[in-house]
Amino acid sequence: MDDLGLSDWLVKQCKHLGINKPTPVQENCVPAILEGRDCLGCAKTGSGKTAAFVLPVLQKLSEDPYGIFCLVLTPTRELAYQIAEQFRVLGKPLGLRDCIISIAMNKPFFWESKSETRTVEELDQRYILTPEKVKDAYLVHLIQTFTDEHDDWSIIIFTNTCKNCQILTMMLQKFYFPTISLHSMMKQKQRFANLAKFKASVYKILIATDVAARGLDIPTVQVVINHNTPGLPKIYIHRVGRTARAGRNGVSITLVTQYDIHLVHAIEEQTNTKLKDYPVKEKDVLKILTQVNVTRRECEIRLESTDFDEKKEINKRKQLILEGKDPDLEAKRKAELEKIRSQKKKFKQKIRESVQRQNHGQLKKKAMKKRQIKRKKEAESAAS
Ligand SMILES: Nc1ncnc2c1ncn2[C@@H]1O[C@H](COP(=O)(O)OP(=O)(O)OP(=O)(O)O)[C@@H](O)[C@H]1O
Repeated sequence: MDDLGLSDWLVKQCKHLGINKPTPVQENCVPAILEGRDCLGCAKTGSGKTAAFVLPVLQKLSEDPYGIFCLVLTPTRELAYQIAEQFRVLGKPLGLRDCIISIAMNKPFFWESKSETRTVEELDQRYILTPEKVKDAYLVHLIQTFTDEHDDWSIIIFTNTCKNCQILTMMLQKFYFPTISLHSMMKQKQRFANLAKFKASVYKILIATDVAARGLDIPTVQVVINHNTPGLPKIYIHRVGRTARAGRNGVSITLVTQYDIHLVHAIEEQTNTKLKDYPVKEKDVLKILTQVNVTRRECEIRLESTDFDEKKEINKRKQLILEGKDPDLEAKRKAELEKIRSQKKKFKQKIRESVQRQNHGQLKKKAMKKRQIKRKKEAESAAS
């Protein structure tokens, strides 16, 4: 790190965090950015692109610590928080202040980055060809095999819809796998909480939509499973890049049906890698097939009984965005209104009850007085 032109405090901070030797993207970008040149960095996933721009930004900021210095745009909120965290830890000696601004998730957001390939030494890419209807049994079998063979493990499973994400999570939980989900129909607070639990290895399996495909850096992830074959090679590259981070090893397995072969070919062409066939014991898959299918159906029925309606939710969000509103803020506002409404209702009920109690007390007093007068009259007439 000493040869990049960074200040001593920053080199020290890097070493303190285990960053001793620059990765190629850092080696090439940091000096160029420090020279004040425009820079477009392009490197494989998990190769330290974040530090490649964070370090020179911190260096420049420390030289002239004035005003709003840097704006970083990210495709997801989780990524915004992750990058802010990197700024915070690397810029700790600087007393850096940061602010995260988020907009509606479904707002059209174009983020272009040139895809490039990962080397096969780092990432072992395989696929399983499955008959269309039994993907789920292959998935359960795969996880079972993997967890039997490894003690320390962590898996991300990518699937195409929020509903699928929810159902698969419920299903794997029924098979006693420590599973948690991450998708855009979840409240942001829940998303952060789930991600934190997965990062802390409280849950070993994260089932996610492509909301988690880009940039998330969880070094412990050893396996990425694509429950559906990604429609675009670029999405495939981002998804599988969640494993084998910073020079570690990792495996990515994709479930492929006969209708997805062309997608596999496109992926192979783009990544310049031939995906290897993953050997599966078909007999073992058949053994669990009925149980998996029944469990999936049970989960679907359970989910149908809730108000989990992805299309309705997406349309609602789209409508709000068209009206120029932030769906998350709207949901928050609605929840607050609902809270105020229910507090008002409770307050009114309390008043009603206290009035009733007062009335009851007055009636009791009146009745008592009547009885006293009656008794007095009776006593007087008895005396006369
Ligand atoms: N020089 C380095 N030596 C060792 N580890 C590093 C180095 N630079 C960064 N790292 C670590 O490598 C991991 C991956 O870095 P980062 O998230 O920046 O990758 P990326 O290239 O942005 O990946 P993606 O394309 O998936 O977003 C992080 O945990 C980071 O702390």
